[in-house]
Amino acid sequence: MGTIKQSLAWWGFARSIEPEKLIAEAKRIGYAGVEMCPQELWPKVVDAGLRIVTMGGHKSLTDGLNRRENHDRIERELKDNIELAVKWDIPSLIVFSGNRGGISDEEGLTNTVDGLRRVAKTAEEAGVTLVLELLNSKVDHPDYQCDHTAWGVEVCRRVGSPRVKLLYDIYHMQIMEGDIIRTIKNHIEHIGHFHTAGNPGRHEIDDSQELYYPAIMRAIAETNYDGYVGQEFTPTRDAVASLEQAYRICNV
Ligand SMILES: O=C(O)C(=O)CO
Repeated sequence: MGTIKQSLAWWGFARSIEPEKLIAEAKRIGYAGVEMCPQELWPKVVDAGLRIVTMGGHKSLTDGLNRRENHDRIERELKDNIELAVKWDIPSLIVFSGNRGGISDEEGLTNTVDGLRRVAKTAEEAGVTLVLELLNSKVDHPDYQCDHTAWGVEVCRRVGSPRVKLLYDIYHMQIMEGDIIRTIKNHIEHIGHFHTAGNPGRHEIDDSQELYYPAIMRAIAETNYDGYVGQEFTPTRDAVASLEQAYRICNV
């Protein structure tokens, strides 16, 4: 067993594997948990000895924390989901900036910080981390505001809570920035979760794509990061074989 705890994002694999088989295979391969899986399956996940590693913290990816008019709603949703997370031992809730929609990066930053400050204390008391997801706005999520590490890091700095961090998605940040290992090392204190995928294409993380995951995983391990790395890609081949291969590649 390597030093990095691995999970898998449900949506990428559940389209080609039955839920019970996916849970059983994840456990057999060595995954520690699953992410964003439908709530009705949580008992089966936990019974199999896997952890539910992340869930969505609020609605929605495009209409998120960067708009003040969303803050009452998001605060309610986050507080409800923090309770659920405590009950089910879920370490992280994913949160989103939302799309720019004409909001400047400075205004979006101030709004996102203020929105997160409303729930940071509740998250701290619960021991649940809110992870603000970095996504690419170039290919998959046009106009999404939290599309650069520096912007996300500034949100975390200004909120100033150990329970507000970034979800550094390696695939998305390769598209926007590259320079993955240096960025991770420089900002690891603000990173609470990782996602993977091959680029281009968002498929397997093997040598069919441009990122060299063993080196990235070693760099993460060297920081003494103790969170999870979640495989979040859509397989082009047999899904179980791809999950097994991805686990091996990241098992440094
Ligand atoms: O594109 C992603 O990574 C997302 O999490 C959106 O669902």
